[in-house]
Amino acid sequence: MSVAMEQNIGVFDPALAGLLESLVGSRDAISASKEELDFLSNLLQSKELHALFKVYNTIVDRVRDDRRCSPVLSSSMQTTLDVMEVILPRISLSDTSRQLFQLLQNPHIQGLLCAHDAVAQKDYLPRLPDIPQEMDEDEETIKIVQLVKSTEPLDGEPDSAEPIVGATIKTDEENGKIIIARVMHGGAADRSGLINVGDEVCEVNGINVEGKSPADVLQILQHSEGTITFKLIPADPKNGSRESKMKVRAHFDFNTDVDPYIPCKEAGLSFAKGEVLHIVSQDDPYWWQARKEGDRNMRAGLIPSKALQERKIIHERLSMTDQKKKWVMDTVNGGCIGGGGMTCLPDRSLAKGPLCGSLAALNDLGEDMASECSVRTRVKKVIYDAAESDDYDREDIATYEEVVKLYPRNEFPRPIVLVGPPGVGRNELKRRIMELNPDKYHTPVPHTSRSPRPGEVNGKEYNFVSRELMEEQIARGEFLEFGEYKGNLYGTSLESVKSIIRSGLTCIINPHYQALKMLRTPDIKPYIVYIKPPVFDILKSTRNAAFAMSTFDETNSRGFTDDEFNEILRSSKRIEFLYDHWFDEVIVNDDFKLALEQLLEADHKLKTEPLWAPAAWLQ
Ligand SMILES: Nc1ncnc2c1ncn2[C@@H]1O[C@H](COP(=O)(O)OP(=O)(O)OP(=O)(O)O)[C@@H](O)[C@H]1O
Repeated sequence: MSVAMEQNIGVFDPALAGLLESLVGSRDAISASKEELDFLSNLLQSKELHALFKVYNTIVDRVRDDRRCSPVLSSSMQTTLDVMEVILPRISLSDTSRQLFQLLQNPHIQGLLCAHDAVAQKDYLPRLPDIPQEMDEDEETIKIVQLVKSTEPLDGEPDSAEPIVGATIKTDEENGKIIIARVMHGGAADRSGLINVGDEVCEVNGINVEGKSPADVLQILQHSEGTITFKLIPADPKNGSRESKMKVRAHFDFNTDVDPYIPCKEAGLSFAKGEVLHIVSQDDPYWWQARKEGDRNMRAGLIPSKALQERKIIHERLSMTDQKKKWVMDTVNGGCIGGGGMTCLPDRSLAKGPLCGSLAALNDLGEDMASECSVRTRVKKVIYDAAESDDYDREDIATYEEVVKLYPRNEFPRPIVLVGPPGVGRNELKRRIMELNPDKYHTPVPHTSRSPRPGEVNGKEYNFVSRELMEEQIARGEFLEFGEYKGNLYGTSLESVKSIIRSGLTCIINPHYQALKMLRTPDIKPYIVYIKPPVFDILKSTRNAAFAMSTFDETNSRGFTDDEFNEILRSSKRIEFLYDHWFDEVIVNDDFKLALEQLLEADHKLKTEPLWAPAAWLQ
């Protein structure tokens, strides 16, 4: 041992010291240059290397002591989310719950918990490539899998083994062998972890299946009792798939009993429009596997993939009878036949374009009712020249939309957007909810290019701007809705909505439904409430009983006519056809008091519960 090292006993690592000693002892026997040996000798004596070794040895010692280092929990983030879900309904009742919720919601705390989980799950270890398997080309591995036969009745498709073992089989087109076509997530085969897509079936219960058809194999399965033993040649393990975490909201109904294309009815999963589905596998381009969100049944079912559903819709549209085609076109175009081109929307709708929100504001502010109505009529051309092409908004055929749970953020409340057919009562609902809670709900102040009248204050009645500026802003797409009246522009800007959101107040607006596309963005995250009219008789009786004033009438001085009630209903069908996949809530406005209560409840839910929203909003 060198003199320096002897003086530093306790600092130097004994193993390194031993190495140095043997280097000194065998210097002459090593075929290396003097410089190299000196370098190594200096390195082995350096304090830094010894200090590093000390750190390393300390870590190794601690890691060895399992009791001290093993984590109590490796899913603390998930537990936190679960806790948040449990306490969420109580945060308005208890201050302690609210404080805890806010603490757990803090991004730094959540970041810390995620880091903890990553360490606990040893997620930081390098991912090493698989060790290459050196296999004899001629030697095939066989696996023998035993499953308990399900007691479910068997009336599946001839090529299906699904009701028995949670898998389907098919004949390999290339070599004619029987292979596993699909393994249903959560079924017996999947739970065993031993049967994979592509495995070749050699024997079932000792019977060689070579040359047999899927129907023959199914017969063997049908006649077997208790356990079923498969002899399988494993597929290439690289083909294995991992469970996806994607959740989607369905924009169409699917009924496995009547679907003509599903390969195995028993394996299908029926669902209704609006339901949230957890997609567990997208391996098959046509048939995904999914579970219903919140469904405790672990077994997944087949649903049409996005691509397949799109094809089905296109096919249905192409093969639609003339009668049906006419219905859809009538619905899309508002029932006005023969108008064609730019004027295919019905007159009433034309009279109520995207300006209606600002017109409502005019109304609220006591502007002369007659001139408000004439604004509506006059602005129709401007509005639809610009916006009509947006009306048929289903260029992307609505199939599924990826969704995530959005937690309420009190500092940025989501705005409430009331949509519905003109005349249904959106303005009245907005007015009443703001009257009840003036400190909570706000609606944007509209912009105008006209000069202020005596007594009008900029930013109160209107935001007064120059025509040039407003035209520029309109051209840049900064206005949600706009129109022209008596040579002046009026409109509601997107920024006015955003500034209410930033202020922590709840923004409530009732724009024309064509504004939805502009509003449904990650910046705004609107909560869309559809105000639906009741059936004709109830619509008529409730409005007449309340002496409701027709919004179709220029002077707003008479009740609704039967034609106008029918127009409200026709218009509602059109909006539902085009946009119902975007509605977060539907309120039927029959009894006004009840409709208002439902709106208040919806807002309470919005403020206190995590709700499904487009995943794109969080990306
Ligand atoms: N549930 C109801 N029962 C009776 N009357 C109602 C009901 N809802 C609304 N009304 C009345 O119907 C009339 C039209 O309502 P409102 O002006 O709110 O319609 P709107 O949807 O805002 O239409 P527009 O966009 O044309 O202004 C008003 O007189 C309103 O008081």
